[in-house]
Amino acid sequence: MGQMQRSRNGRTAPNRVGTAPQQQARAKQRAYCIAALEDGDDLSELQELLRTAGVAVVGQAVQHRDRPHPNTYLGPGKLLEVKEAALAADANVVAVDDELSPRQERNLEKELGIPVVDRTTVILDIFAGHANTAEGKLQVELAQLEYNLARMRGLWTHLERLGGGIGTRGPGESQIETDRRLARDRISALKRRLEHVKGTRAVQRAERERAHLPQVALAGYTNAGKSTLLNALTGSEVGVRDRLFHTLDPTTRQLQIDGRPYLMTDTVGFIRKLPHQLVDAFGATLEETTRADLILHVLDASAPEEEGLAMLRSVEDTLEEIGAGERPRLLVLNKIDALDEAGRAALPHRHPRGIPVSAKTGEGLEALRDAIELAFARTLTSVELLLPYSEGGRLAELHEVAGDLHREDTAEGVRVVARLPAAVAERFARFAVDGRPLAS
Ligand SMILES: Nc1nc2c(ncn2[C@@H]2O[C@H](COP(=O)(O)OP(=O)(O)OP(=O)(O)O)[C@@H](O)[C@H]2O)c(=O)[nH]1
Ligand SMILES: [Mg+2]
Repeated sequence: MGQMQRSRNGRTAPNRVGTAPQQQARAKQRAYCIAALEDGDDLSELQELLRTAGVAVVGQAVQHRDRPHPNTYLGPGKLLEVKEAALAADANVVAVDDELSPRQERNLEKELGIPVVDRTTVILDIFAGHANTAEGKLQVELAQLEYNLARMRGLWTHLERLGGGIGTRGPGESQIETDRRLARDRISALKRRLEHVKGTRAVQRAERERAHLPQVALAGYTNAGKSTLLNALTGSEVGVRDRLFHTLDPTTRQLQIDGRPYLMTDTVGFIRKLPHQLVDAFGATLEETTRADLILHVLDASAPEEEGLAMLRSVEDTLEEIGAGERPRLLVLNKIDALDEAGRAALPHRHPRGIPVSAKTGEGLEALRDAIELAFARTLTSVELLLPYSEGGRLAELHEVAGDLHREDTAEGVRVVARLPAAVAERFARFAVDGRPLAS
């Protein structure tokens, strides 16, 4: 995992250069965490983010206030306290639980005398470390560039390498202007490449849609257990880990319920205060969610009630933001194996329509399968078809999409009674016994 590093000109970038273990231990970042919080909130999530980013937490300070101080994030008295405590704890970076304005960041660094990273930088750094595919890397780089450009920061070394050299700087341009111009050029190039990826993805989706398999997407807070659930339902082995933002790239697997195939997609998790640059940059990826016929919202039901509600709300808000707010959805209450009896008893009151499961032990998965089936059953149409023997290919196709179907060989052809997704029924309409699909 790349550590966040500040280079001489004060910018932040993941360190991907291998270092000797001892060196790494010495270079390890020790963060002092600060937050302006509303009552009830705490710093545990920022600490978890830092842990995931490979940064040690050596202390923390919280100031309860309605909103962060516009100039220095925390008030002047608290800042003095933080400065001393961070020094005493031998911290070499201060981590802030919010996205800072450029002004807040500058002032904080000046007041505290040590580098400051904000929540957005930490999240972007984790994404940069976890991106595996070409698309994921493009998306993260775009988000990082846009974030830094908006803050008039300098650029990363690789950009300087790309654009560096004699003659790249126009007459009279200052370094920052050159940097910004390079960043804009790079952003345009990244956007073009992502447009291309989006096109490819649209073609793949069109192919899947032609197959008319119902599409189910998993959505939820990071670490809720989406990938574990995909594995449990589809028997696949998508990577699972107890760290935040483990999954970045969408993965689609086939799921069978009662012999009927569905496609299930696992994708990037959400988090409170998700940097909007990431939401924008991951547009193509998130389309898998916005286009799904059904969304399974996976919630970690073992989290404390307040925290669970906050996670639930932030996922709903993000779904809204990406344009999936109106999609049909089921609420899946995961990790019930980690609840005691009282916790389990409380679930139906907290989430009356939630479906309790454990992706780990398999408990509740049958009921979840039934709920998925039921959600789609409403969209199915009953048909009675007569397929001539010459249409063997069509029959095979029907078997693929229809799950259980009733067939009978007659003199004229195969008589089939089945329940089909409306779009499929439409395609088979000319074989309908009475010339049109039956009403269900
Ligand atoms: N106790 C318990 N732990 C679970 C369950 N499901 C998942 N976990 C654990 O929760 C952690 C996160 O699981 P993932 O499946 O990676 O979660 P995710 O939602 O895909 O996370 P991201 O990809 O980071 O968004 C792992 O340590 C899992 O083993 C469950 O039903 N019970
Ligand atoms: Mg995952």
